[in-house]
Amino acid sequence: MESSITQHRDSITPGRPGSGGTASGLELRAAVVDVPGAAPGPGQSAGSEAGTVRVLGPVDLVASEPTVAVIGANGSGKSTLIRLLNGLVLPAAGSVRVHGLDTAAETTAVRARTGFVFTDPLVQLVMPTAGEDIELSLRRTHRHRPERRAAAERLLQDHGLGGLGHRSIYDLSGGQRQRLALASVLATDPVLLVADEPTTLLDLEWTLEVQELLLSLPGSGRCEQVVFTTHDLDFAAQADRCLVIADGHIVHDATGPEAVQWYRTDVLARRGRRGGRDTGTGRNTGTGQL
Ligand SMILES: Nc1ncnc2c1ncn2[C@@H]1O[C@H](COP(=O)(O)OP(=O)(O)OP(=O)(O)O)[C@@H](O)[C@H]1O
Repeated sequence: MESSITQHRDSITPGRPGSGGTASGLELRAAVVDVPGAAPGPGQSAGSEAGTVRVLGPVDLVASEPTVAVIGANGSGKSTLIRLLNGLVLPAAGSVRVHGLDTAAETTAVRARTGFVFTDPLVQLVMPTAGEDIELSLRRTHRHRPERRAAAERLLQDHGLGGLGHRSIYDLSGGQRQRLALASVLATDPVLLVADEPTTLLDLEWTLEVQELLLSLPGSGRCEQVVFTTHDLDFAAQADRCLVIADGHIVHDATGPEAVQWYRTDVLARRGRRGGRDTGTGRNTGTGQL
């Protein structure tokens, strides 16, 4: 019998299955997300049922690009949108299909193909030590323990965690934990990788390393598609496609460089209308986070 820990890992990370979901890419049709709430906040509307608030949608989107970035203000709906992609959040109306599978009707199969990296690594690291956590992800592909141990050690090395296999996940630094979380999800060999702000805790060198890895995964055949949210506009600009979210809607949809330019211009224009103190000084108009 599988432990509850194993079941938890299965609910958020995949083992690549042999069947189902032949179509590629994402397909959202009039998808909306409603959450419990008495009164809509600024920019929100009432949900379809009494006592609910609409935090996303309707969203219509078909995306088969290898890398898709999602950007926008705090609370705009980025995490909610990507949580639709592995059935962590189900649409209150409309539909979400991931690589041919309906997230509501075929949730287990969707999760079996979709690796989800959370912003907070402790949400998904379920084993006591770094090595055990990776080994848990490898158990389907590496049946024998010695072989699984060796593969886990190689993965730890690849992610700059060599020699830390025996360390408690609570004794790792924030950045080390974030790298471990990504390594553990990649170890499950996902078809679709979804990452929610995957570099927020990383230093510059590891930020660049992880960004390069994520952007290159589809090209190297390690997964078919990578979808990520980020506040790092340099990162978003490198994606094949970039969605700008505001108040629960996709307000701009273009290539990475075009969408990032649009977003910068939009934010600066709104700050200008509000009399933002940096507008026009040349500060906060260039690269990086905004
Ligand atoms: N389960 C929930 N219950 C109540 N409100 C929710 C729930 N989930 C999301 N929200 C609200 O929906 C809105 C969008 O949240 P979401 O986490 O998607 O934003 P985000 O764009 O990822 O923000 P950030 O950049 O700050 O991470 C927020 O106002 C949030 O408070």
